Amino acid sequence: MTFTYLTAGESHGPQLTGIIEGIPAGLTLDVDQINAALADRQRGYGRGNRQKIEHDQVEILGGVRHGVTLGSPITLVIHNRDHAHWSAIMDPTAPATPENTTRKVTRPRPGHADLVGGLKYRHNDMRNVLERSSARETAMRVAIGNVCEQLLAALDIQIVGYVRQIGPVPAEQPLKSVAEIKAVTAANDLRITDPDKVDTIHQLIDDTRGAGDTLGGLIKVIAENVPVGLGSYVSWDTKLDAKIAGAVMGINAMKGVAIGDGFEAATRPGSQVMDPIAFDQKTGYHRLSDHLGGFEGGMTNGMPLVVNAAMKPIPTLYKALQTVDVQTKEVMKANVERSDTTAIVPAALVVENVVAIELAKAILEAFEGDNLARLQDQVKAWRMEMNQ
Ligand SMILES: Cc1cc2nc3c(=O)[nH]c(=O)nc-3n(C[C@H](O)[C@H](O)[C@H](O)COP(=O)(O)O)c2cc1C
Ligand SMILES: C=C(O[C@@H]1CC(C(=O)O)=C[C@@H](OP(=O)(O)O)[C@H]1O)C(=O)O
Repeated sequence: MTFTYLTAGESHGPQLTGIIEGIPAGLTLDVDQINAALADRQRGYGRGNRQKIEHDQVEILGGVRHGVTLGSPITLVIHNRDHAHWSAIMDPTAPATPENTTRKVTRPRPGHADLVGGLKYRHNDMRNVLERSSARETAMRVAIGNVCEQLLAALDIQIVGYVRQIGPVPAEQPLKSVAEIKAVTAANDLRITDPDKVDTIHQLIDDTRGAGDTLGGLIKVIAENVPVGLGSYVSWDTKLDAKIAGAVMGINAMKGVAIGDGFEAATRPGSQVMDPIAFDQKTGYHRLSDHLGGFEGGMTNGMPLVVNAAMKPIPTLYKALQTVDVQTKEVMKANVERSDTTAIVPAALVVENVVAIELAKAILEAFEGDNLARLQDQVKAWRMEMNQ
């Protein structure tokens, strides 16, 4: 069974819906863990007031019985509490009237999907674009990603995402293990590994908000104990690093993805970039460093996967930039919707979850995945073979 997933739903519509196909039967799903991830996505300094309205909770409506997956498609729902304030404007079936189209958007925000989305789909009200282009949808990707993280955990694979830099301020301490990073980043509201930078960054975010401006930043995801040999070198579209890069770029506001030392590796000689190979009777092959972020030839090499992402600043500016009104073609200030000053903190979790989805997918492509116990046996046997 091929692993696939789909999400649907508008930001201020009634709900987000997700369907996942291909999760093995026999996985005990911890709903509290999904909800904890959803709560985690809502936290973070610099977010707007929408997060005070939402208390994201997942409802599982298919594919799971008595807490255990059935092997059939899994249906997930997250209700938008804010819909209560938008029920007429976002009514899926009531015909449009002057009363329920009052929040029409005609002044596209530079950097958001408004203008091109409106032109492409012939929407003269760009609310029809922003409702779906909104990163509200990433709540469902986190729910789906958490199901995948629970599958990965059943295969002893751990993953974490954190913030390396916010705007111009780096905030990274070199911590090695996923467990260590989780402990340090959970203890601050910026998901950073250098807690000494918290006050400086809070100030930066406050000042930026005060100036009507926004911030982006850098994110890193690390996955540990990933089996050797996921993905393949044989064709361009079988390379797992490429699939991960594509999935990360598919997250709202991402402008760059790099594996391991990434762009920086291009500046050093090969001797400082390639990871020397060693062998140990007990644990098999390993590398003496991890500059290449766990990938060679598009395949995992058993070292921790390291995926970096660059997020642009939030496009909606309270001090709005110039735009053109699509009705009058007059130069105006762009539309201002309620907005985050920075969303780098939730975005780190979104990137983590999207990488988890791609890893789960790669495993389910490599092994027969109808049943979890059988999958676990195959992965165990595979790991032994790769270590010989
Ligand atoms: C978690 C998260 C929250 C976001 N919040 C906002 C926001 O409040 N306002 C905004 O204009 N953009 C926000 N964005 C970014 C936009 O969704 C994104 O820039 C837009 O969809 C255009 O897509 P692109 O930046 O990938 O080109 C957010 C992105 C993420 C990942
Ligand atoms: C709703 C979420 O993020 C939203 C993403 C977003 C955008 O344009 O991407 C714009 C804002 O929407 P609103 O105007 O409703 O506040 C954010 O709050 C969320 O992350 O749950």
